[in-house]
Amino acid sequence: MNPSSPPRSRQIPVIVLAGFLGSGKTTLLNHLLRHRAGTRIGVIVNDFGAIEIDAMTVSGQVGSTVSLGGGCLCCAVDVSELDTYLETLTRPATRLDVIVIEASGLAEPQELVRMLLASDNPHIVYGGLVEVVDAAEFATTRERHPEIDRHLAVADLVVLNKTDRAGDADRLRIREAVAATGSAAAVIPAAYGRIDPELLFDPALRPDSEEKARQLTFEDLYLEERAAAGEEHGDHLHAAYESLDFTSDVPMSPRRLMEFLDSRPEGLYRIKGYVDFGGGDRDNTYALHAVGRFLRFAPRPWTRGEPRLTRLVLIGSGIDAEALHKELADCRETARQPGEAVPGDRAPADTAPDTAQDAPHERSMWGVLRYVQQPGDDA
Ligand SMILES: Nc1nc2c(ncn2[C@@H]2O[C@H](COP(=O)(O)OP(=O)(O)OP(=O)(O)O)[C@@H](O)[C@H]2O)c(=O)[nH]1
Repeated sequence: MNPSSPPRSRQIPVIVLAGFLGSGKTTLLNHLLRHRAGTRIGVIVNDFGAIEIDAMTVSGQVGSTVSLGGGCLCCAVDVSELDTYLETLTRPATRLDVIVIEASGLAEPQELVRMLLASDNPHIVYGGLVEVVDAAEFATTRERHPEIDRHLAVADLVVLNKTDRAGDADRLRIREAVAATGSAAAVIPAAYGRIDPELLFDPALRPDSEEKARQLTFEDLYLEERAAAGEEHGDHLHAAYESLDFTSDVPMSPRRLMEFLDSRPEGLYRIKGYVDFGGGDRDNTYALHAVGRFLRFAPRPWTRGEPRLTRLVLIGSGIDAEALHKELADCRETARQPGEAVPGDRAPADTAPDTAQDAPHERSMWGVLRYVQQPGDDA
């Protein structure tokens, strides 16, 4: 296995995309489909109407499932059929990396979230709730639909869309309203749903051979076309964000890492990667996925010979990358001393700490285990 590519989790994250009528959910979804950098996305919508299916090279349609170019799949379903469609989308042959469910404009997103958390489909894991808000119409929407406060309170990430039509005062008001709901969700401003897809899911990591054999997708053509026209290029999406990489061959202290995660700064929208908790759990590596305030760990057994590393990518805006890097370095187990690897190093594997340290580690894993989703867990 290529040591530079982290192993893929077996469970497919399912993200719920909610927002009131006309807030820009479909626009955002189309944006994700266009800028997905090889990621295979399954989409569940109420109807195909607004998805740019025509442009995505439909390669097949079976019932209400449409295959899109580049391996994406799209289903139009009634919520009552959700389980059936999730089952279809999670069959091994689909090889999807992420599933996005667009909640219809009127649906209560909490219901969907509850269904996902209660689902006994072992191939999925709830990936967070994204609430799209129309920044220009926020006050009016809230008057008509006071339940928006409830949605904001449970959201993990709020996309403040249509900022091209809203002034600074509007934006401030919405941020205050979000905070007043008691929500700790990260608020990301956007125009036409153009957020960095990496805020929601990881770019696909595929064997090189597969990547080379890959056919030219609609997305490639689209990007070429836009680049030729001198328009937006995918890279520009990253301009508004800063990111930092952290790698360590020294195991992380569960207690310290949880302290770091519990107090993560507001502008830190996304954290993803894999954590080695050393003696806390020698058998498993923990995939970490955080979107806004949402946090989840997914343990997976180490494979034979796999380097025992922690690798994290943090994405945010207005973050102090250097300070965060140092904070993460301070979360490493201190049992190890001289020759302590500098984060970023790729050092040899198997760096388990002293056995004497195991008991306290195991106890402190409780903080981590709170964020491991078990099938059938409820909201
Ligand atoms: N000015 C402006 N218009 C936007 C923006 N995002 C979306 N729109 C427009 O707003 C309208 C509604 O966008 P959709 O993406 O269809 O909204 P939706 O939330 O999917 O709507 P429903 O499916 O009806 O719930 C469309 O005409 C979009 O082109 C934006 O950031 N700025």
